Amino acid sequence: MASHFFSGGNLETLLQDWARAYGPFVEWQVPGGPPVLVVTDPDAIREVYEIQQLPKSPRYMDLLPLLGAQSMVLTEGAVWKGQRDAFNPGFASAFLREAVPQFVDCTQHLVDCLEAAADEAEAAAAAATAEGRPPEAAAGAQAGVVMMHQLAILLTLEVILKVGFGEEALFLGEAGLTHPLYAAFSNLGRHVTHFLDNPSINWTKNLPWNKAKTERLNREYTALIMEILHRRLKAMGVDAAALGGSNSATTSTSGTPTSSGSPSPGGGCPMHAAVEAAAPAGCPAHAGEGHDEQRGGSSRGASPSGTGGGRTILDIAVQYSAGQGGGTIDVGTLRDQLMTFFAAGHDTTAALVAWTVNYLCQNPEAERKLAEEVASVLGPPPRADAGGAAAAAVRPSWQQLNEMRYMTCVLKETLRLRPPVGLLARWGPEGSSLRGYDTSGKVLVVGPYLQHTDPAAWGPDADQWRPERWEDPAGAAEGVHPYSYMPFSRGPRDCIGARFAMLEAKTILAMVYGRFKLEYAGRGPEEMLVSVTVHPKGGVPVRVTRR
Ligand code: HEM
Repeated sequence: MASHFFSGGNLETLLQDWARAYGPFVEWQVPGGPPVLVVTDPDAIREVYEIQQLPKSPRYMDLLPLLGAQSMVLTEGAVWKGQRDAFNPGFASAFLREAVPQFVDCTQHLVDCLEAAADEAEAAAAAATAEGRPPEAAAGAQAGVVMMHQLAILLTLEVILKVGFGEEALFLGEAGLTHPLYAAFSNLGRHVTHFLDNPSINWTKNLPWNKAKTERLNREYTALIMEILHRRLKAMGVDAAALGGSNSATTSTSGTPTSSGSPSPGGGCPMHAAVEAAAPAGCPAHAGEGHDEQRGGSSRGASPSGTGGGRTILDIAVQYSAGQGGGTIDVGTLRDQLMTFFAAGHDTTAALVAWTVNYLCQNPEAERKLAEEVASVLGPPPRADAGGAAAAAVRPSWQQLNEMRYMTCVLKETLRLRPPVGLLARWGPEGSSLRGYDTSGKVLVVGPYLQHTDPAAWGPDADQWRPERWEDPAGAAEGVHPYSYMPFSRGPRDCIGARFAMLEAKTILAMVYGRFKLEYAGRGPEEMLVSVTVHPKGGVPVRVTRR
């Protein structure tokens, strides 16, 4: 097993090898931890998710400091159901349609960064020509190169803050990485994932100095989240005290969330949970440049109505609660969902965008097809006028994004081969069993990555990125078992943000590929870096030019 990791493998590929070698049920005794059952039979997975509805693995509790004790990722039973009911309307199409202008406003910040990079690339090429060198000589340098994954992380954070909570924060561009909220979140995330990613030292998280650090970082981060929450509630004219519950600027960093039927914390499952935290440090815009000076970020609350802000997911949940006679969600519950959406709502989508850009760089024909589709729906790329005035902004609408069918195929295919959440884990309560296997006290591991790369489901080209498989009505993709394709999981505890994520990714791709060409500028190929989510290890450096 160790040799697998030393030769560049990761847990996802190790389990993939085992499933192919040993079949759909693989038992594994992890040293020092509970036994693990890796399940790849789609019907058995359906049973786990829809019929038995097993609770989440105790290992998810490692994320508690980052998500909050009342996070809907962690709660179970009736408490979870109440939370999900309150927040579902904020993730439904009816609201997302209304939120498209906010997705577009944020994505314009990314477009501005890419414009600056394209200027830089053009200036370098012009200088090379003036010096009698071929323009391609500039290509060897870092001019016009941006780290796509990092930019996507910053953008998706902006989007969830704005659409989720009405907060306008500029993480991209000049404000960047020193924004207090970004810094507090990253510090806590790095600390928490350090233990999560290293099963052999996981137990050290409970040493007094590590616990004290977790509590301090949690306090700093939660205080900022509470400020956002109070700002928004005030803008809505809602009295926080009247909502009841914990009004505290801290959330418990240990213990069990309120639940019914939740497993007790503990155990040592080496699996990954559903959300990612820390973003790697680095310049938000330019690869290879040292922009490490301190820059203060800016942040302000948006108005609760009107084009400056519009309704938010938070508003809708509070209104839902009021409609139920009030009292279904208190301040502590709201605070922990804010923390949850902030964490779960960005890194997954950022990984999707970054992997998609990576695949498009490697597949020029698909990139051409995508750019043509964008141009056919939005019109040709806008140009700066002769006087040098900037090109007009392009603002895709809900309707136009829906028309981009090939783009949907591209995203689905990326989610197939690089599902941002590669492995999920459930817990078998005492007395439970599955297809003749005793599952009591075991962690059941289910892997979107394992399901999506199985040649038995996807055919001999299962390992190839081929968006066309989703286009062809007779193609393999349409006939597959639902549990052979589950990037957002399935069943009642599937991803609440699936539509949000797809809409966000489509907005980004439409605005980027409608205007720019991106050419891979790294050493490649991008390897999978498995933390809580599956990242492109090299960060997808791309050189930006205009179409
Ligand atoms: C490409 C982007 C995304 C992917 C691939 C993804 C994937 C997933 C998966 C696989 C789960 C199930 C986890 C498990 O059962 O262990 C999940 C749950 C969840 N996701 Fe996402 N997610 C994405 C984006 C988002 C966004 C944008 C949000 C919120 C803004 C979000 C919020 C959540 C929440 C709250 C849960 C827990 C739901 C529950 O237990 O009821 N996700 N996600």
